[in-house]
Amino acid sequence: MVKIFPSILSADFFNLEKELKQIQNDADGLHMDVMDGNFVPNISFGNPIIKAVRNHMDMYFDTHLMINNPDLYIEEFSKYSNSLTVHYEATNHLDRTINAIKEKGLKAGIAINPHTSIYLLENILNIIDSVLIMSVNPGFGGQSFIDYSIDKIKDLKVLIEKKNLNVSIQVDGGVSKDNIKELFEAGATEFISGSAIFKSEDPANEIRKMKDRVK
Ligand SMILES: O=C(CO)[C@@H](O)[C@H](O)COP(=O)(O)O
Ligand SMILES: [Co+2]
Repeated sequence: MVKIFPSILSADFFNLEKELKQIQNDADGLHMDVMDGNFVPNISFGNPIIKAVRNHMDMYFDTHLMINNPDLYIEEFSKYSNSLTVHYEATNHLDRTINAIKEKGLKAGIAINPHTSIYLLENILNIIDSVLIMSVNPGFGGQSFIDYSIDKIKDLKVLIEKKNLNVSIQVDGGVSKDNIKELFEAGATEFISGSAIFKSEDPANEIRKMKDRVK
């Protein structure tokens, strides 16, 4: 089943309530981009925003931690999210990080930067719930999709099937109705999209159009 997770990074923060209420019936969850100005060259928002949204929106929350040393913050971020996605490149002890997320009862996802090989995840695929293929260099919304990400999705799907695992393939960055079909055919089933949804005239309809393309 295909899922669409709008990234709130591209929403109008002054009108966040209106922005999120208009997509809540069509989106399958919300994607929260947390950036620390260290792992990535940008600072976004932290747990107070996620908490505030959580108090008013009954949706699935996937928090994408673009922060160094995520282990230090798992306890805090686990309070208001359903899944935490940490970067392979941001921690030296990924197995420990994954276990810490799962001990909190959350789903655990690993994100990899465009240059990072999917094969580096080979030994931990059986203990995670999802792999997030970054199809832009993390740090900003509204960037162009990096084409070689499609081959990474295909290779990852082969690897997951070879191991007979139930790991979702997510893709994040430059995703829109124009490329979703190709990404789906490559093997992704969970799509994170920010600017294509929130910068459109009718965000809910944009999500429906994306889903129509992969029916
Ligand atoms: O994690 C990130 C960027 O670092 C993403 O989640 C973006 O927020 C997606 O935005 P678009 O590329 O769809 O505009
Ligand atoms: Co993201």
